[in-house]
Amino acid sequence: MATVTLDNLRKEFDNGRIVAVDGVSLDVEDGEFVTVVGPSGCGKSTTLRMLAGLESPTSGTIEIDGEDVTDVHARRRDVAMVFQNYALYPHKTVRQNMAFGLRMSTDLSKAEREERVRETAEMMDIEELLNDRPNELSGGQKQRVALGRAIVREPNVFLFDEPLSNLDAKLRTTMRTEIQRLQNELDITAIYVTHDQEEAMTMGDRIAILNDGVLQQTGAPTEVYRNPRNEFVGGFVGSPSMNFVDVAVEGDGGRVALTNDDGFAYELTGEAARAASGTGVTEARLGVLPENVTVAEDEDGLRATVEVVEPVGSDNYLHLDLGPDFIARVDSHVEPSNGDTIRVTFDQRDVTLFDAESGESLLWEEPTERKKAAA
Ligand SMILES: Nc1ncnc2c1ncn2[C@@H]1O[C@H](COP(=O)(O)OP(=O)(O)OP(=O)(O)O)[C@@H](O)[C@H]1O
Repeated sequence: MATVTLDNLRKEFDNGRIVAVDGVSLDVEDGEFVTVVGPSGCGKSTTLRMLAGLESPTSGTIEIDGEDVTDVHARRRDVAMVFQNYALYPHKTVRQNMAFGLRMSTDLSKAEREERVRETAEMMDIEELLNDRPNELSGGQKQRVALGRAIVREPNVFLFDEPLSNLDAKLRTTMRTEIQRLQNELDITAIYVTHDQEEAMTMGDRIAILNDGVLQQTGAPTEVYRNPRNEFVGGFVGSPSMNFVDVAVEGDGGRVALTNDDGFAYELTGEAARAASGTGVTEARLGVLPENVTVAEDEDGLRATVEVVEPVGSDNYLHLDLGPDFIARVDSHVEPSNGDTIRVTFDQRDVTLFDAESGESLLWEEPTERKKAAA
């Protein structure tokens, strides 16, 4: 196990014309599983490659277990990386693929290496494949071997670069659980890069969201989902993600009206009104999570037309005309017809307001546990 600290990491390419990673700072605790997620090109792989020692930072530092490894050779970093394309040696057998890394990075005797390979193969359930070559294996088997090859070295830190993207949906789900089980069992610090927010949310103890090379927010998956720091995060995490409605903000400390020209009207009172009016903002984007929008029994609430009812098992997604892709996630027994006019409500405690210009949350507060931990 080891801690990992990235401090103000920056990576430029093409003489500074491309800034792939822009001032990323991240602390990963001993044994923690952190997922790094963001859209294509946001700098995930470059960050991970710098951590592995495959790319050197333009500026900033990387520490593993308190030791500055920014300029330490990849082989001396005690990290193991698992890649999307498996990166197995095609002419070596599974046994040789697994033993090779051991030979390069440890001083073990041949007998010790063989013993370790055997133990790891057993743990990964790939003993039967030890004499096969990569082209004789299925995608799932190749990924198990790639994992086994990383584990056999008993690294302090595991780095995963989209390791499951080439597998079909079912196998991906199985392998997610398998990776989590192994990480738990071996108690290894893990940093896992993916563009798939669902994978990031389900696998990570903590999730770090990158956009344009800049770290947007880190936190426990539910914390980030419920309390996004900015509009990008709100729109990126969750399936379906947060709903947004453009609104004008008007009022004083007592009552604040959020309205728009499409007939949307919502009123904040008390603490929420004070907080919203205190920002002085007149144009904002209201954010509310799909599961916090409920169908009202009476004539109170917002009038909305049901565009489509989308059944998803135990829930129905009601696509409403309140904003672009506005979804209410309701129990499957709530089943209006397409085209029906209904009333919906949501609690003002579940409302987030984002600055229309910057996209930053106007009401965001540091979660209490973290505040306590930092104190
Ligand atoms: N060797 C390189 N030379 C020039 N530009 C690069 C190089 N490597 C990465 N980039 C650029 O840096 C940016 C970040 O790339 P990176 O591969 O880290 O993103 P990513 O989030 O991993 O994307 P993806 O999910 O598509 O792999 C991109 O604009 C990419 O084109």
